[in-house]
Amino acid sequence: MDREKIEYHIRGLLEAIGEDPDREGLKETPARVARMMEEVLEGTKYSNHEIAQMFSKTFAEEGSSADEAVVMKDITVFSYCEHHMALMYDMTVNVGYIPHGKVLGLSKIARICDMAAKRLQLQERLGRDIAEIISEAAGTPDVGVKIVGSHSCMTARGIKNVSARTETRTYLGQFKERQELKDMLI
Ligand SMILES: Nc1nc2c(ncn2[C@@H]2O[C@H](COP(=O)(O)OP(=O)(O)OP(=O)(O)O)[C@@H](O)[C@H]2O)c(=O)[nH]1
Ligand SMILES: [Zn+2]
Repeated sequence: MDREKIEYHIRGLLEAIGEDPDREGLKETPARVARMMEEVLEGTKYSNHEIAQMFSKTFAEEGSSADEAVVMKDITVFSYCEHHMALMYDMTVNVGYIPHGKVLGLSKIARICDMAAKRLQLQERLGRDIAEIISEAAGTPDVGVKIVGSHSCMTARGIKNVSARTETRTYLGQFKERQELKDMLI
């Protein structure tokens, strides 16, 4: 990510909206926004494959069978819609997978969701990204992801429907066929 270029353009943006980028309160804003973008869009720097490699700490769990799903619920993330660069907030992600001989470190599931969300996203694609990364990191074809979130491009502007929540589900492998696995993500 090009921090200097972001600073330059944020300054231009402030001018374009009729602000004085040199007034006291805004002097440091371009640099601050550039730092924020580096942080909140960090996932842009990595491919799904690279994120899977970063967070692939697993433990052998030979006893796991095809009937045993690991489910983590209510992982909170923030993302940014690619249409308006507006915040997706109040988002929770539920992730389930069936281990095939190894289990992922629990914190890595939350880290994967966090990093995949730190991109300009669509909620639907975020679900697919998380499913794909979990599948590779845990070495399993069986993954389910449910996301519920609010989009500020719909709540704070436009239609201004404050209560609208979007639910998306992504199923890979056995999660496509088995209702009891889908039910675990509810
Ligand atoms: N499918 C999907 N759509 C999204 C997501 N985030 C934002 N959108 C939608 O993207 C669409 C962009 O529509 P446009 O008509 O190009 O933009 P707009 O004129 O600002 O639309 P309005 O929001 O209806 O005022 C809107 O309907 C948004 O609600 C997302 O994660 N998934
Ligand atoms: Zn939007």
